[in-house]
Amino acid sequence: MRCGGDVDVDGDGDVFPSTPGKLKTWSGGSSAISRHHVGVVHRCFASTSTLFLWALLLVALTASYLSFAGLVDTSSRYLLLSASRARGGGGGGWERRVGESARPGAHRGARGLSVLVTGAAGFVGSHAALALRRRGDGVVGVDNFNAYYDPSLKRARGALLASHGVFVAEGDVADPGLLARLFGAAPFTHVLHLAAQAGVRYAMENPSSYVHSNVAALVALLEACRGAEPRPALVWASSSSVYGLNEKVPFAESDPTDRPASLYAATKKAGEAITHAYSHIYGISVTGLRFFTVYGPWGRPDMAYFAFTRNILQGKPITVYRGRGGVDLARDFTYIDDVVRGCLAALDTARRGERGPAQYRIYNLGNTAPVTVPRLVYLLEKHLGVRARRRVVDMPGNGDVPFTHADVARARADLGYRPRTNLDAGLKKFVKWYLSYYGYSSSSSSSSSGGRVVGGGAAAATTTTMTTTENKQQQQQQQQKQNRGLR
Ligand SMILES: O=C(O)[C@H]1O[C@H](OP(=O)(O)OP(=O)(O)OC[C@H]2O[C@@H](n3ccc(=O)[nH]c3=O)[C@H](O)[C@@H]2O)[C@H](O)[C@@H](O)[C@H]1O
Repeated sequence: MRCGGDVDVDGDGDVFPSTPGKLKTWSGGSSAISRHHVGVVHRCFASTSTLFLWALLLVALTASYLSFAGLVDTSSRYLLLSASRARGGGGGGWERRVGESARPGAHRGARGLSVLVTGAAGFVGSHAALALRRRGDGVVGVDNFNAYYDPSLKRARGALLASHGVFVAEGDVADPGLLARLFGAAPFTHVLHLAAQAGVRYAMENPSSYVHSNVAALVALLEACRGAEPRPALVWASSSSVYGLNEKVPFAESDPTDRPASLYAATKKAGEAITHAYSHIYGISVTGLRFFTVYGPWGRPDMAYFAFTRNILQGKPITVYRGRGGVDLARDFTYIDDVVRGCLAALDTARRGERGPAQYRIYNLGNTAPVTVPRLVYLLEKHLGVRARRRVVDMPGNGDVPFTHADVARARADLGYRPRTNLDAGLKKFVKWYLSYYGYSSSSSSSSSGGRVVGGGAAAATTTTMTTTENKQQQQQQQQKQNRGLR
C-alpha cells in the first residue's frame, strides 16, 4: 500500500522510508495487517490540516527542484559558451568583429566575395588577405601564430592586416568549435585555406605537426564547409612537392604524383585526395594550388633564400646542398605577387551552388624558369653587396628533391595566370624589405636553426641594430611605406 510514497512495512513506525526500494515482504498475521493498516491510515489521514501541510510541502519541493534544474542548465550553457569564447580569443564583440570584417565593400567594381583566409598571419596568407581587402572583398583571417618560425614576424603581419581592417581570429583550424563560431558569425562565400605545417626538412624533426596541420585541420575545415550555409568554395595550398621523384619536366598537373619524397609532400598529396573525396560526396567546389617555392618580402625565415640572407649579413657560412654527381639543385622560385594573383583568380573563377558534379581543380602556380641554388646565392650577394661564405655539401637524404619546374599552361588557360617577376627582380624587392625590417645586422632576426625562434625577433622599429643616423631615417621612411601595405 502506498500513501504518498513507499510504505514502511517493517513495523518500525516510519511511514515514508528514506530510500525507495526498501519495501520489505510482509510476513505477519491478519491482526498484524489490520494493526498496520489502521496505523498507516491513522497517521496519513489523521487530520485535514496535516494533509494540507504535506501538499504544501510537496508543491514547494517540486517548485524548488524545477527552478534549481533551470538554473543548472542555464549556468552550464553559460560556462560552455564562456569556455568556447575564451578559446576563440573572443568576448562580447568577437562575432560582431568577424561579421564586420567579412562584409564586402559596396563600391563599384567590388566582386562581393566574403573570404575566410586560414593562415592569415603566414607569408602567402597575409599577402592574399591584404590583396582581397584592397579590392573590396570581405576578409576574415584565422591563425594560430605558432612558433615554427619567429612568431613576432607573424604578429607584425597580423598588425598590418588589422591596420587595414582585416580581423584575424587567433586559434587552430583543427578546432571544430572555433570553425563553427566563425561560420556562424559570417556567411563566407569562399575559404582560402593557406594554414599548414610548411617546410620539407622539418618533417623529420616533428612529423606529427604535419599530420595535425595538413591532414586533421583540413578535414575539420571541410566538415565545417559542408555544414555551412551558404556553402563556400574552397581554394587551398597544395605544393610542388607532390611531384616528388617525378623526373619528367616541366611538371604538369596530369603527371603522376604517387612518389612523394617527404612526409610534407605526402600530407599535401593526402590533402588532394581528401579534398577530392569531400568534393565528390558533398558537392564542395575545390581548387588546389600547387605552389612552387614561393619567396618575397615578409617571407618565411625557414626558407633558404631568407636564411641565406640572414647568414650572409651576419658573416656566417651558408650551407649549399649539391645533388648527385655534383649537379646543382634547382627550384622554380615563384614571386609572392604572382602567387597571390593566382590565388585571387582561383577564387574568382570558383563555381558555387551549381547543379551537377562539383568543380574540382588542380593548378600549378610556378614561375616556369628554374634557377640553381648557387645562382640564387650569387643574386643575393649582388643585392646585399656582401660576399657569402659557402659550405657546399652533398644533399642529405632529408626529403629534398633535386629540382622543380612548373608547367602552367592549365593555370594560364583557366585563370589567366602569367608569372611576371623573375628571381633577380624578386630578390631585389625581398632584400629591400629585409633591410628595412631587420636592418643590416640583426642579431635577433632569427636563429641559425632555420629561423625557428620562440620569442625572438620583432619589427624593425624595435629590434634592428642600425649604425648611422642616415640608416635610421631611411628605415623610418621604409617603415612608413610598409604601414601603407605589404609591398
Ligand atoms: O614548393 C614547395 O612546395 C615547397 O617550397 C619550399 O621548399 P623548398 O623548395 O625545399 O625551399 P627551400 O627550403 O627554400 O630550399 C630551396 C633550395 O635550397 C636548398 N637548400 C636549402 C637549405 C639549405 O641550407 N641549403 C640549401 O642548399 C634546398 O635543397 C632547395 O634546393 C617550401 O619551404 C615548402 O614549404 C614548400 O612550399
